[in-house]
Amino acid sequence: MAARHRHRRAGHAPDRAPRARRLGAAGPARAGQPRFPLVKATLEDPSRPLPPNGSFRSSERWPSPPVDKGKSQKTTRRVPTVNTFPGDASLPPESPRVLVLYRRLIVALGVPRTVLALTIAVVALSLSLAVLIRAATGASLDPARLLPAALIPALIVPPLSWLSIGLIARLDRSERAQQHLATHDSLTELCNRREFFQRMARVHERARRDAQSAWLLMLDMDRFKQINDEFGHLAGDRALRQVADLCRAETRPGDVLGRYGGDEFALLMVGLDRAAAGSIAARLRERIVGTPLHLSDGRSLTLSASIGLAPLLCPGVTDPACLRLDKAIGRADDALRQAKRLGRDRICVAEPRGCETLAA
Ligand SMILES: Nc1nc2c(ncn2[C@@H]2O[C@H](COP(=O)(O)OP(=O)(O)OP(=O)(O)O)[C@@H](O)[C@H]2O)c(=O)[nH]1
Repeated sequence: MAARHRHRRAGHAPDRAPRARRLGAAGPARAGQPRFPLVKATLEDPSRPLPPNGSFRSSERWPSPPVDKGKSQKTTRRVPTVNTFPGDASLPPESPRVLVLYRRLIVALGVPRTVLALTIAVVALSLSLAVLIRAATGASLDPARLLPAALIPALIVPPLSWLSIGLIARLDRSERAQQHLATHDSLTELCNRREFFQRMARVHERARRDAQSAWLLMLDMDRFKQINDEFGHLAGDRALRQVADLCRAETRPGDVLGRYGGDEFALLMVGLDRAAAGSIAARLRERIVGTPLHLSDGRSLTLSASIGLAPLLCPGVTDPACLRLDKAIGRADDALRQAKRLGRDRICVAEPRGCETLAA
């Protein structure tokens, strides 16, 4: 089948990483890690956090080569452009040293953070009060002694409490950021595969308990390798982000959406019948085809995707194949392969007796 990508403007070099200024032939090759070029990336918005290793995220903000120093803004940092595949390890953001020490203290003491913070505040308050009382009883009416003693709690307690509460807040933020990195795909910001499975199991259990129906949608972009090969991996990354955003727009509260694999996405939809699941899939397919991908050099491409749909829980259906999560994934995947075999850019639905084409 002919490629679906249409050039609106021809004669441009592919939109790929080497267009940005390279700092060296290759980045430091650590054991077990692929060698990738170190690229100097100029971030348009320096206030945005630098993406963790394992992401091309900043790439869309690279200025067109040659790097225009006049136009580029402030922050220029070296970003190792490493693998973009979901499930690969991302480094957590670096914690400030004081936070690391605080964390070690908490772990060593083995007490909850709030208890530690309160203890610090109470100890500081008690010490200060003790000083105050001693001063007051020693020379009860001597303002020359009383005043400096009263200043001590005022100077010590608030900063210590502020420090300890501030550290707790920073620790919480840092933990949330690490949690996000561990559960989300850094390119598309969707749930990564592991998180998708965990959420899906929870939602499946709840839907089963509440006798709700559920449908599983698997989507795979068509001829995606060709986009990478012809237009570069940065264009491929953009395409993935665009399709992820379109999938996100079709997700209702309670649904679970994740990046299942390289160019594959999965959506678990709860509380809807076959007709509703089919119309969501049809709308998604149409929007993917109808939303051109604009490249930074002015060209645009038409994307398409194949979709497999499978029932997971249907009221009245007792077939175990329609109740078990792993079976439903297998059936949705079979329907997806069927859609590919039939020519791509279409939806196939897994029925108990095989697959049926819903829309193309
Ligand atoms: N740019 C980019 N490419 C990726 C990423 N993850 C996987 N890929 C590429 O995605 C391509 C997946 O291709 P396939 O799904 O096997 O095949 P396809 O070209 O889409 O063809 P069909 O699925 O048969 O239509 C491979 O070339 C991977 O290298 C990513 O995060 N970014």
